[in-house]
Amino acid sequence: MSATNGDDINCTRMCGDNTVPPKDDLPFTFSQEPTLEQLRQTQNTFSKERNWGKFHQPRNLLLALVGEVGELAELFQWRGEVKDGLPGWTEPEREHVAQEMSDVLIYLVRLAEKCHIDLPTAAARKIELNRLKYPVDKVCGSSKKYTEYTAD
Ligand SMILES: Nc1ccn([C@H]2C[C@H](O)[C@@H](COP(=O)(O)OP(=O)(O)OP(=O)(O)O)O2)c(=O)n1
Repeated sequence: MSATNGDDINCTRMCGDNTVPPKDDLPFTFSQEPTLEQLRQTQNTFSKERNWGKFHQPRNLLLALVGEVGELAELFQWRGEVKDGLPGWTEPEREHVAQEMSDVLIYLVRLAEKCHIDLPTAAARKIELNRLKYPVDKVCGSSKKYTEYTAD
């Protein structure tokens, strides 16, 4: 877990983990819009206009998604550990990261649409499941996999 956002402060309060975020670090937030549903619609229109629906089958989309994850990984390759906020990265480098992350998200949203998975609802539900699987009082400050706690 990184030490620079509000979630860490919560964790510190709830379980006494002494990983304290730097005081001058402002929490980072996303814009409220576009929502995932808006992105789904926009990408759907983009695809219809080009008659690309025939290419956007689940397996093709999954391969495209993995390719874009590779392109994103390439930007971090050989740089060693990278700090929150990408300090020292140039604007063109940051823009490149933003574009590759966007490609990953766009293909994931399109894949979810094609699989009829309501992605925002599924993701929120998964975080709830993760909460149950990783109770704060048991795991705070530890990165162990849940299977390592079952014997406790
Ligand atoms: N059949 C396709 C091709 C592209 N795209 C859209 C989704 C991605 O956001 C982006 C991917 O475009 P490119 O394949 O040109 O890949 P990059 O934008 O990553 O370009 P490059 O590979 O030169 O970095 O375009 C799409 O929806 N369907």
